[in-house]
Amino acid sequence: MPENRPIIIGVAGGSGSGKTSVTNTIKERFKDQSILVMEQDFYYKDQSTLPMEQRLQTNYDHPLAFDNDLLIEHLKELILRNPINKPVYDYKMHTRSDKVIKVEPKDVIIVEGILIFEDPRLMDLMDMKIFVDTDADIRIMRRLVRDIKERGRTLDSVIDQYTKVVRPMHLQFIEPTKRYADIIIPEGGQNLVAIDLLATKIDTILNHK
Ligand SMILES: Nc1ncnc2c1ncn2[C@@H]1O[C@H](COP(=O)(O)OP(=O)(O)O)[C@@H](O)[C@H]1O
Ligand SMILES: Nc1ccn([C@@H]2O[C@H](COP(=O)(O)O)[C@@H](O)[C@H]2O)c(=O)n1
Repeated sequence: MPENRPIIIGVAGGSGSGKTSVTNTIKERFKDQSILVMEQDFYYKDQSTLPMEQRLQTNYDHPLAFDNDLLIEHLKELILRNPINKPVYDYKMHTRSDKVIKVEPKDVIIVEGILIFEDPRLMDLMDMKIFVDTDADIRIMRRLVRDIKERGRTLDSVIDQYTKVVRPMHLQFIEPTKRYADIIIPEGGQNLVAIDLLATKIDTILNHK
């Protein structure tokens, strides 16, 4: 590994827990300069060859929905300070878009996603593991609003998916990974004390490189 290896921070937690909000708040504090965010969602398996009816049947909360091999390959390139072509995910089409974004390595890489602590190969790459822990009632309310506004869903479809898939998969696969976290942040984005502590830690790491 190179001496100036980037620091990798994992931010896990259930859907709607506030992972993206925590990550974005931290990123803004550092004015984007030294932090690169790698969203596990962008590494859902490519489904462009499947018809839409089939894409709608996919279980997006199961570990097998993700192409972690590609995510790991990209993280290893970033660790070597090489640029990567990051996929772009389209939640409305339920697949990767045909675009990729070329991203340059940065000193701090935040890997964010529901199931990043489920794969030991991913965890092995992380220097710090954070779990955003938010009650289920709050998570579903946030997800309802977000999915209808931003992900092209209906009220009925969000409730149906949550009841049949998101909730059982959360209990089976996501909640148990909380035990791997170094830090558990209750309530996510509004927890300014936790965000301040994390930002201070990152600042210390960056200034001692
Ligand atoms: N503390 C909060 N208070 C109110 N809304 C929030 C809070 N944290 C997140 N949200 C909103 O809830 C939704 C889900 O949050 P997000 O950060 O995307 O969660 P995740 O990435 O864990 O799915 C978003 O629309 C976000 O703006
Ligand atoms: N085509 C897709 C892909 C993913 N989802 C849901 O997204 C959730 C993970 O994203 P968060 O930002 O909420 O952490 C996950 O629970 C999937 O159910 C989807 O609905 N459709």
